[in-house]
Amino acid sequence: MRVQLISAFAGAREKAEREGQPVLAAVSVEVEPQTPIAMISALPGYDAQRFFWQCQTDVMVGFGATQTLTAESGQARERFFWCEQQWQALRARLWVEGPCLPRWCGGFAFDPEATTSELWRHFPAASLTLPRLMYLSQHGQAYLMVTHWVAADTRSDALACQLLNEWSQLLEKAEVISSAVEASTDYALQDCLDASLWKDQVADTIKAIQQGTMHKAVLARTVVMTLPHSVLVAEVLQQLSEHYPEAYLFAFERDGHCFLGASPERLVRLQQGQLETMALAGTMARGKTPSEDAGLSDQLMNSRKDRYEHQLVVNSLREALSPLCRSLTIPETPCVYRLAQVQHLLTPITGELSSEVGALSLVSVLHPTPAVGGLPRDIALRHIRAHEQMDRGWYAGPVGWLDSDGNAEFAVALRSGLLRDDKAYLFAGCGIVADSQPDAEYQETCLKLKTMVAALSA
Ligand SMILES: C=C(O[C@H]1C=CC=C(C(=O)O)[C@@H]1O)C(=O)O
Repeated sequence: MRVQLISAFAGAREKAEREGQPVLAAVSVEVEPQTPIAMISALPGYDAQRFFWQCQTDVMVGFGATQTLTAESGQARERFFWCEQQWQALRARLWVEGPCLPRWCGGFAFDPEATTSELWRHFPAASLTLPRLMYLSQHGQAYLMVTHWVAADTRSDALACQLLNEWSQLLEKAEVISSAVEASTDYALQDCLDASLWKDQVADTIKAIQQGTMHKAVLARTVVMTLPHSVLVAEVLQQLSEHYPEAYLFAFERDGHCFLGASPERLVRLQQGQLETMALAGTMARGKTPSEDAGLSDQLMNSRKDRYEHQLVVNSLREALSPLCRSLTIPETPCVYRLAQVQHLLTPITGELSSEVGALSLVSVLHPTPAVGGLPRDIALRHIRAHEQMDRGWYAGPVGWLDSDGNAEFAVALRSGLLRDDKAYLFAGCGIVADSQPDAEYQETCLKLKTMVAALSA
């Protein structure tokens, strides 16, 4: 491994010499498979940034930040183009060796035009980071990816030793997290906005929809969970991974604040021009017995309100994607997607991108879908800004990764929370349409919040 790194850095140094400027070396090597959640338990606070991502195809655990594509604030669409420009500029300066491509990992705020609060100070409008060390597991193979700026005078052997040293320390300190046997009740939960006031907002939104201002708006709320001790990110991820094996598990830690969750919703997966996305909207509780569960699924499939709420998302995705795709496959009827706490209507969507549309441009076209914003988008966003009384930050924004070839995967950051010491700020929302009922919508957010409450209290 040491020899491979030294030789790769030597190659990068030659390029730096030729070009008269430092190059961004990204070197991957095959390693022994590790327990990813155990790795995140090692070196808390490493270089102020840690990152975790797990989905059905791959797992990534990142430490530190060699380079970040960022936008502090700005217009909703602009920040994606800013990041895309920075990404293009950095591509020209890359030196890639090994079987994997470097990945920028991070996320975007839900709405950079909304008022922001201190709560999200470490999570800007856009931030995609190239980790200094990253463990990547894909199709049963495990890799270490290291990235570093290399100049004409960089000593390849010293750099390789330093990075390998950091990797060994990580492995030494990784601790396998055991599952909790019993859930604790030793916590306090508090609505940030009184339940009756939130329901009033929902009622106002229903009225605005009935008056024809818009078709749908998603309203969210925040609860604060106070625990008897500081929360350990690895323990929460362990719980989420046991109960939501099919979800996107994500964690972004910045200066001790960690945004994490288990989202059921894919925003986009892009692999060599093949696109996969989904419409996910319409929610029902899970039953306590198989027959009650099946009854609730039928109820969901036959609910006019939920089918309409769902169809608005399908229509909007079709409209957004049709001009960009050579082919687009959208099933006529949704299916029911069951999660531990709730079940949703889901329509999987696949397509082939027709032109040179970059992954971030695609994200900018899709986000926010009416599953988290509303319809028409701009009117719904204005309504949310004026009525919601919370700072969504990265909640309901795109989170994921983008590689140097433009392949990418982004989820919508739902079923999530922001951890700060002994407090967890948890978020959930629901789609409001003309037939919605404030009490039922409140109950639906309670069910969605249970994802994180259960993981934190285990
Ligand atoms: C906005 C959320 O869920 C969205 C995704 C699935 C179902 C939803 C619904 O039925 O309202 C929401 O559109 C959330 O979990 O906070």
